[in-house]
Amino acid sequence: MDGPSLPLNARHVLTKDLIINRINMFANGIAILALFYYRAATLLRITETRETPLAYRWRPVKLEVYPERLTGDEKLPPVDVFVCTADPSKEPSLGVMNTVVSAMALDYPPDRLAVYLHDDGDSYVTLHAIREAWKFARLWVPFRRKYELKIACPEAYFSSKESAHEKFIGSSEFAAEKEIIKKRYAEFQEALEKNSVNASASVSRDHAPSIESSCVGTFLDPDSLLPLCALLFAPLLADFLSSLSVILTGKKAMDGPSPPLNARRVLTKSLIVNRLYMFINGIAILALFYYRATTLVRIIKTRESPLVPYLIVIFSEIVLTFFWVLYQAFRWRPVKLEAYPERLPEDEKLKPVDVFICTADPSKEPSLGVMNTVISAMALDYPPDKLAVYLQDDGGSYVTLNAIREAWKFARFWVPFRRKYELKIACPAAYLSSKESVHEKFIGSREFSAEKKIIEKKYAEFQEALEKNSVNASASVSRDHAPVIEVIKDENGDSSLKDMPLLVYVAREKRPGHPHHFKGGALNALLRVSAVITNAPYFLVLDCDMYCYNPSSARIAMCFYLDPKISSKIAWVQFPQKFHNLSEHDIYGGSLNAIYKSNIGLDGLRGPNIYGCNFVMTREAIYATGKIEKEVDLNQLKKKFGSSNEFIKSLYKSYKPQLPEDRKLSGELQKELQLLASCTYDNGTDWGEEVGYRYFSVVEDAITSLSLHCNGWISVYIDPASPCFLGATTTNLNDMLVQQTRWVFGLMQIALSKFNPLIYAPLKLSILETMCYAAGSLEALYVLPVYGLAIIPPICLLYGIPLYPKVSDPYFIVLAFIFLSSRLKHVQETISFGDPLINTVYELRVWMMKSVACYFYAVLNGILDRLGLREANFSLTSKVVDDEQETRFKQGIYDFQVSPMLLIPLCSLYILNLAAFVIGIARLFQKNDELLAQTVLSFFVVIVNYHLLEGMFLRKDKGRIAPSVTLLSIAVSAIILGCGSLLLFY
Ligand SMILES: O=c1ccn([C@@H]2O[C@H](COP(=O)(O)OP(=O)(O)O[C@H]3O[C@H](CO)[C@@H](O)[C@H](O)[C@H]3O)[C@@H](O)[C@H]2O)c(=O)[nH]1
Ligand SMILES: [Mn+2]
Repeated sequence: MDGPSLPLNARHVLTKDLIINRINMFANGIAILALFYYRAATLLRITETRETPLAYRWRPVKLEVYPERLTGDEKLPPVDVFVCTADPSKEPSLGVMNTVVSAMALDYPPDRLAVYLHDDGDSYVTLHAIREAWKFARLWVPFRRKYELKIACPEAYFSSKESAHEKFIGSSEFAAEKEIIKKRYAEFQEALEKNSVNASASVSRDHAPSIESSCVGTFLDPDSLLPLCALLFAPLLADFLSSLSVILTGKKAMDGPSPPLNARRVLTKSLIVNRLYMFINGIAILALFYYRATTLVRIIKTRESPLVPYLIVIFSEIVLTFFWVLYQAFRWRPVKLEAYPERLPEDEKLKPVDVFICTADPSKEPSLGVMNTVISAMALDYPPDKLAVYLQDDGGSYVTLNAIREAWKFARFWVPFRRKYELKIACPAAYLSSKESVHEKFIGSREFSAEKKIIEKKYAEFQEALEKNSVNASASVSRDHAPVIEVIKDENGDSSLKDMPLLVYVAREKRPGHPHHFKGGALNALLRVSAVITNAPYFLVLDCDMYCYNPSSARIAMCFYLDPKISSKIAWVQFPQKFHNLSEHDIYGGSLNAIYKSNIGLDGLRGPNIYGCNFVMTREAIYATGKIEKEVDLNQLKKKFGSSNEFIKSLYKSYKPQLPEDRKLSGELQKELQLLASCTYDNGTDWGEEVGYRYFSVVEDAITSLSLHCNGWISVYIDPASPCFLGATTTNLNDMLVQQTRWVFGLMQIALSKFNPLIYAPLKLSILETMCYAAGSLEALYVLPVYGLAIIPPICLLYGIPLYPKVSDPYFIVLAFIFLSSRLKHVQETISFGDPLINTVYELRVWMMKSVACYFYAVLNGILDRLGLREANFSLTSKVVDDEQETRFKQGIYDFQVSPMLLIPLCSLYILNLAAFVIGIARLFQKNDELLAQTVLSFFVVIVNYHLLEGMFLRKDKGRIAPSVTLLSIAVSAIILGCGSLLLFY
């Protein structure tokens, strides 16, 4: 045999050299260190003892001053302080303003001290900051003086240890005041931070001089104890004085840089995460389809497993991928908008706003809630002569009419009270059940508490009156009546109406057999009626269960409509629907957060859809004409807008509505209003098609926004920190499923018509916008893959037929990756939205329940509707609270008192997967790794929908799933299994 052959080379370590080298290194290294130690020590000594040049040492002198010996402030000459700044992005406002405020706080007679800030950046950021600084200085300067603080600069003072004059140490008054100032300082700091977004863009190198004295009012006030504080460009006194004289006469000095009313921020971090995710997940999905294609070819050739189940799974995956691709459009360009209502011009420059509120049935929509919505809208922070509130009562009910009269009486107290004390909550019910919420300056005011007592009493009386009035509410609803239009006002009519917004009750005509087009019809009637009464260019739409909370909504909307860059393009400014009755467990997805997460992407495109209510729209957009300036053929206009002359006149730019000061509707006007609110007015006109709310679908909001966006309008989504509107969301499963079925059915109506976004939109909208609309309107088609994957894989699992790659196959990793990365993306989005993590589970559940129950019926009804076999209806969402259901909701326990029609599909699919999972586990032990993916899939269904298991088998309370439903579901799942098994033969 071949023995071990001798090596062809060898390698010796030269040990002697090695030892010598290393010793040398070590010793020499230490010597070098010692040398550097010597150098450092010497250097230190030299610098310490360095000789200074002789000249400096010639005549050493030290000065001292004795300011306490100065006599009489009157004898002090004035001092001007000049502060220079150049660029708020390099010189942060907080520091600059501390300099300004500290100079104002100098211990010097305020009438002899003036502080000038010269801003070489001419930036509105600095301008705005100095205004904030002025506000803060009004507190700081007297405070520093009163307590003889030894630090003039607020920042330095707050970060130092106590520094009040000894005599105040331990004073409780001092401590209290200090607390307030500290809080104000924090607010000031926050305001500057917010204000400094985009600081670098605000710097201008090309601008006219601008001078503003921040204290004009106080400057004139002889009692003023504050120094003058001015921001100026031209440091010449003459210039300053001349501009000041302009300010004193009440005009603006010169056109300075006006700060923007809104800002738009691209969320770069999310954008990067989203696109990376799209890219990587996209590749993984392609890989999966490659696997599917090759496997399919093999199965067709070898017939090693049944073909039909395999085809169904592939089809489901294709549909899921189709939706996945569509949804990426929402993620493409996340943008967030902000508004700065505090920068709006004076009230005289604001345009009027009409508020439209719809209600339909006082037995399902209790008067107290509806009237709170009405009153809250009247209490908006908007000039009352530019605000009008219209309530449209589709029930034509005297209960509602009486209630609104009572509401007026209460609003007479509430509206001025809210305004006087600058309450931050517009809705009386919300305010009275909240903790104090009054502007700080009134905290502790006796007058305020006394007035509040009166309001509380008046509210209790109001509530009682409504209760009495609501007996027989359901009988009061009429579906056959003439139109009623009434301006609500004081009975004796002799007091001034100036400080109250206009309030109008409208009940459009209703006749059996006439299509009324639900809420869309109601809003169109309101558009027409209001056009000849107030004709505000903007209107705010509210549902009757959605009250105004933060009173600044109309102002916030104006931040966009008064922005000359975009105002002419915007059709609506949309606020989110937020809810006052959410529980910490959002088990029914009632917060709608799942929708709002995607809205962040819509602002990067053409803007959000209409969400039914809480938006401020322009008449110009919904009428689909601009304001008409020239003479237009009258017949043409009548064809489009109907026969009312007065309404046609309202379309002209020059039109001034003629409501007299006493708000009395003349006989003539009343006649015109009756015509406009009649149920035949729409006939043969463009109302409901090109004009006004579109009637085509029960989700009037979706079809109208599609149409307006396709007409070239854009929209804006704004979500201020303090919610503008709060409503009641569905708090039980039945209401949620019924509501969702209506929504998705409405979307299905759109998808099955010429308005299908994939056909209707491509030439009018960009690809991404089309994709968003398509994702919305086709949503019900999720039913296909959900049923496909909830039925086929578990059945195959029961029979031991693999449908997915086995664990050792590299494609298993691809599959696992797609599954995990999409779940992780969901988690990431939930976290960055600020929702609790558990919501990812709740949202998944809601999505699965919706897909199985609502989408199924929505598709079915959509097809029947298309074939003309079923009439669309609008099942009103109930706003009456059932206490027991409410308690369960608050505790996060599902309420399964749901129509069996909706429950049975859910339970049957659940049972099927449960059985498959149990068998799957057994098979995993005895067989191989081919079935792991299917077992995990069924496990996923079982674990995500654990609440169904509980409802069917573990719970005993009234909200559980009825045993009969469980039994029926078992039977149905057996049938599904039986039928499904037949597929295995093909
Ligand atoms: O024939 C009708 C039906 C409804 N409404 C009013 O429409 C509003 C919305 O009805 P609601 O029962 O509360 O339905 P929701 O499902 O809660 O409403 C959501 O979905 C609707 C579209 O289906 C949108 O219009 C809503 O703004 C949106 O909140 C309420 O003020 C109703 O009074 C009418 O005026 N006339
Ligand atoms: Mn509602």
